[in-house]
Amino acid sequence: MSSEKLLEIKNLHTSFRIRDDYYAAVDNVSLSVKKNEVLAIVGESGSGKSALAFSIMRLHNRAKTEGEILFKDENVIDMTATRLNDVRGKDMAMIFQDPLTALNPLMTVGEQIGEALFLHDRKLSKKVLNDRVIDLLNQVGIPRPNYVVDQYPHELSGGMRQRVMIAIAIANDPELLIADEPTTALDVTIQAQILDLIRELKAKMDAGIILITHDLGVVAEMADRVAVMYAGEIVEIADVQTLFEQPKHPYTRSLLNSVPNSTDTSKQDKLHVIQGIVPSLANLPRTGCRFKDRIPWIDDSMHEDNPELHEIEPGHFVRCSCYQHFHFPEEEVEQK
Ligand SMILES: Nc1ncnc2c1ncn2[C@@H]1O[C@H](COP(=O)(O)OP(=O)(O)OP(=O)(O)O)[C@@H](O)[C@H]1O
Repeated sequence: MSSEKLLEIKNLHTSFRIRDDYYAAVDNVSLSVKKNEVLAIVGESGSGKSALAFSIMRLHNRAKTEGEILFKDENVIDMTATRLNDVRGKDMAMIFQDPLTALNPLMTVGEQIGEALFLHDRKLSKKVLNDRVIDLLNQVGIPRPNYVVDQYPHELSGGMRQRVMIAIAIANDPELLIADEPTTALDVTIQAQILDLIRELKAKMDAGIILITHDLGVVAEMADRVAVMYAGEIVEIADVQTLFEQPKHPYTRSLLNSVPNSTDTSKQDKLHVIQGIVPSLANLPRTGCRFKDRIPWIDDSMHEDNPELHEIEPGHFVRCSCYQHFHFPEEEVEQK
């Protein structure tokens, strides 16, 4: 039902200028996010996840963005700067990968959270503002908020800084929250705490969340649906259970295969990691299956010339027909 859709992206292209030409880092991406849903976007470094997130927030200054990014039926791409400033940080907000670069080193924690609140409600009195800041610090589990409020980012641990950034992101109860690798910079214990916090906030806020990560463990724990990106394109999209139990695209299968599975040791014996990396933007193949070069043992004729996303089950989309013929090299050996 379209009214349920908080965000609907249609045929989005985000291109960067390299030398004399534009190259699409996000290439014809369509997806949607509903209220109270976590959509995970996974893919290895360079696949276009951050470019997609930054496009939704319109944070790319010099990129060329084409297509539609409908946030509650309003196209973000067409918004004026004033409208964008209204929406950004209020209706949609982002948690960045690295809090140290996202936070202002010259402002205290309290000033930064206060600013996020004040920008969208200039009538707030100092007293109310202070109370709200303390309340937010409590919500994100920061101990001794009355003390931390006057500290600067460099005085806090990485986990605490990430909590401050989350406090800023949720300050105005956004309806859409984009978390770009929110735990990458943190150690494992703190990672788990931050994920618990995001989960708690999701339940409380009724927001839609886009969670960008390359960590499939995080996906399994947090996501309702998953979009797998490779070289700027979505190659597979499905609900989380389907994606883990019936992955189809060779890239998805390769990603899943690269994670040791402690409950299924039979799979571990066959662990195969597909070699190579996502090609750089200017060197991406622009026709045919972009994953073709990384699975050379699959015959060229198995790929489509212009790979489309096929809906193979309701809500489960896979790009290129090569998935029907794909096997890992080890499996071939076994069949012989
Ligand atoms: N401002 C830019 N100018 C030129 N190329 C860019 C720019 N930003 C990103 N790219 C290129 O676009 C492609 C996608 O990058 P992006 O950062 O979106 O990938 P990612 O999947 O988020 O990777 P990571 O997990 O490392 O953040 C890469 O080839 C990258 O080099």
